Amino acid sequence: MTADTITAADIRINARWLIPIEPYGVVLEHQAVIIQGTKIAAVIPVAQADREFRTRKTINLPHHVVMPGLINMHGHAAMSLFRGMADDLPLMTWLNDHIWPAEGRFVSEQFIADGTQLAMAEMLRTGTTTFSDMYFFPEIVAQMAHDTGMRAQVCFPLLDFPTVWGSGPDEYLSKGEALIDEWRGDDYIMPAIGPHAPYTVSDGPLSKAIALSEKTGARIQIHLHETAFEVAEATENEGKRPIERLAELGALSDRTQCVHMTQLTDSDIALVAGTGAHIVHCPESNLKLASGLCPTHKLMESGVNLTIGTDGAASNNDLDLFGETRTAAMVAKVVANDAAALSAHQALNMATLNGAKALGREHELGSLLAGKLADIIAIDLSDPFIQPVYDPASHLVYSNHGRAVSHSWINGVPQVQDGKLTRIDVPDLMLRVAGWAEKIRKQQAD
Ligand SMILES: CSC[C@H]1O[C@@H](n2cnc3c(O)ncnc32)[C@H](O)[C@@H]1O
Ligand SMILES: [Zn+2]
Repeated sequence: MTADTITAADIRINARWLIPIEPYGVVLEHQAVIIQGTKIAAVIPVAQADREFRTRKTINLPHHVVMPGLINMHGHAAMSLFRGMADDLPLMTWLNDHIWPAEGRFVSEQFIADGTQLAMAEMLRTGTTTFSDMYFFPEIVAQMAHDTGMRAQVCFPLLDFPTVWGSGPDEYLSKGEALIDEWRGDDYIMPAIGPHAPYTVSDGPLSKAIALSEKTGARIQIHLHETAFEVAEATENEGKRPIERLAELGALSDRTQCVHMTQLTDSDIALVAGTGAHIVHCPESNLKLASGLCPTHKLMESGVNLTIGTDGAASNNDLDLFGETRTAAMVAKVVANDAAALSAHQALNMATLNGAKALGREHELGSLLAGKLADIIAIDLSDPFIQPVYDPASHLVYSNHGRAVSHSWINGVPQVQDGKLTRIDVPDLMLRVAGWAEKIRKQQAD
């Protein structure tokens, strides 16, 4: 090998372990990830990297696992400002008596900016590089994520009734279409359509949402079959299950992401599988609101693409996607009555490549392959809580809880270095969060 065969690149990450996600189930040792610009140029053994690349910067991670950044497929970022405000309640009491009144009282453009930044800080610190959001003022969420350098699917809300963001479906849809136009083709921001749930969106607006998705290619994300009450009420009033209604309207396709799905018959599962719709499993929110649990083993057997999300911090109550993979793997075993259900590698796939598939970006995101975008995280396994190491994949899912994430890059840009955020001023953010907490506490007491 002569000097002129050496290639220049920007960053080299030397990893003790590497879980590329593709090929499935593989754990490699002593690998180098080479980043050039926004992309992964190579994933090769360290000795080969020594011979073939000269990089501007080398980061040695001798006790770390390196893997693709996590994709949190469902949440309401700014609800982080409501964390711990209304606990131990079932979904409809939580929403009707606590959350919706609080949203009416407090949600403003500044609330969204500060709450979204709080959520991004937590997600970045715990390994998420792409998140999906469904909340008010999506134009602010999109701008905040873009300015921070996080990837985000930003679903504009669609409901039958007025909210802080608009007077009703027509206004939501016209503002939403403008959002889709504004961000079309952006690398970071994926605008999408967020009909809230079958019980809050009637057929007319849903049909318009489907037409908008067909016209623009925007994804549709909807809370679906979250509780037994939702399904029973719809069946009694409409004579069909919500998923049947959505299928009849043409809402289910490979651009659709169904969130929760805790109440599923075998024919519901066959229906989803036949349309190519994706499922977002949010086990911690489902457990906390006592909604039920998604039958992940049956869905996987049917070939449905299963992704994972935290939901908002007001029902979880954190946005740690590693913690969510742990919960998903744990509860799957009980639901299936099978300790082999949802292995660590399957859980890691749900949190990475499967999310990329649901976003239609599996050719760019979700695994560490040369040519993909450089969304990469490192997890430090040297702490006592995660020692000794026999199988790093096991530790990431069963022992970790996100607190050991030490580094992350999005589009090749460092976002977390030695556990510290590079692009969010945390002390300043904490002052604004404290201001909101004081205001919310005071008005709640009045
Ligand atoms: C239309 S913006 C999103 C809307 O959804 C509410 N919300 C948060 N979590 C859930 C959930 O688990 N099921 C249903 N609705 C939920 C949130 O408070 C916003 O009002
Ligand atoms: Zn939700």
